[in-house]
Amino acid sequence: MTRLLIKHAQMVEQPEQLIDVLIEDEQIAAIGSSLAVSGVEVIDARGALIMPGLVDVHVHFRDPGQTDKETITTGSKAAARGGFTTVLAMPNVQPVPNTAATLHEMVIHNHEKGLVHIEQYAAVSAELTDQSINDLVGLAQTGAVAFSNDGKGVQSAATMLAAMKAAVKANRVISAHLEDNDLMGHGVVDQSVADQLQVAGIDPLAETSQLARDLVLAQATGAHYHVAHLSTKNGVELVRLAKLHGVHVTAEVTPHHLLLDTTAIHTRKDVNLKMNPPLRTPTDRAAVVAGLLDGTIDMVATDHAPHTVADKAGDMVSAAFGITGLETCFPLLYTHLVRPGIATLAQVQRWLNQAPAKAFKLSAPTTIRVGQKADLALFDLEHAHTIQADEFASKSVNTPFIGEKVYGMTVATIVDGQLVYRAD
Ligand SMILES: NC(=O)N[C@@H](CC(=O)O)C(=O)O
Ligand SMILES: [Zn+2]
Ligand SMILES: [Zn+2]
Repeated sequence: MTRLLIKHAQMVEQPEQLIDVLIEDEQIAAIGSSLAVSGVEVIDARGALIMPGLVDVHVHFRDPGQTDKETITTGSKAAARGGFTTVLAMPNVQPVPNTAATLHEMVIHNHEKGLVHIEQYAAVSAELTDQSINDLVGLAQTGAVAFSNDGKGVQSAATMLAAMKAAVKANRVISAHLEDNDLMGHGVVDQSVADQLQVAGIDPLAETSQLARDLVLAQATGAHYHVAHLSTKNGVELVRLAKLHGVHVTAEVTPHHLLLDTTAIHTRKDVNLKMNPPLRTPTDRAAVVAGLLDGTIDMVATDHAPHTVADKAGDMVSAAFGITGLETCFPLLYTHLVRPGIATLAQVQRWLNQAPAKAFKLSAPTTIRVGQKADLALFDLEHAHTIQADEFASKSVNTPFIGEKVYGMTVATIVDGQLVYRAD
């Protein structure tokens, strides 16, 4: 039997009391104020916060196809280092999981190589761009956790309508990357700063026009529609209205859209501020923060999008879209939302654990109780840490947060009772 004893941790619900947690095999065997167990590996948490392992419904692990950017091994190490014990991997890989056979191989590979639980999205339509949809019921039976064409918006209303009907039959969430190609054009930053930077802009209508379309389709079909990386004020208002009307919609926002806006972009060369959707205006940023706080936006997802140094080289026009996020997510939210008193730890636990687990019907534990599967993460809330390029477990370091001083770094991460990450 593997046994692990965590000493002196604080729980979100009872911060004033330090507790011990004994893990036997895959489960929490005991919780107490001073458990004495001999002959076990002990982790002295020294007052660190203990939480059910975090859940991220939006990561890109690039495996198979672009393993110079990330692999299942390095991506899941990054997840573990960020305190994430369950992640949902997007299907913009090569080959795209369009068929049961391709998906099956990925599911097996994720399970064999993953240090954390990796659930796999299958593509809505072939190659993420086709106008006819895949066999979603068959893909669900093969293990697709949900469906998305992330990286590409579904351009045709007819395709999205058919996809939602099929997602209802498959009993799975459909997650949308909202981007109208014609309105997006060759844009690389939000429309509002395009002229100043002398580059093409992305109209926020590229997001909201497709969102409005999809919300009426979701209402008509009863599908569970999930909004990936919501970034605009009008988008938040559309989701709020749809929820009022009983549409089955959930939404995620990324840490970068919560914490950064167009005022951060100073030059065409700020390539780690280039992502999809782009950083929006301060008004939009305030709206996504408010939307998260009032429950319109259900959860935070990182959209961890690793790219090689070469792919991120050049300027705002030539660099690839996307930034990494797994290893900086919890510290950024803790430092910028919890410490200043904007949000509570209980809310962060809801956004990074309970809400995603519930929306995607995952088996990830959402409380810390005896008899429960031991997927846990410990965070140091006391000590400041400066984020450095050479400390990442991910293969890629394309993040604008290098050099930032944060609190809340992961102390240890446990998956199925096994220690998968421990800070040195
Ligand atoms: N977010 C990004 O800018 N890039 C993502 C794709 C996506 O999430 O749309 C990627 O796969 O690199
Ligand atoms: Zn996307
Ligand atoms: Zn994405």
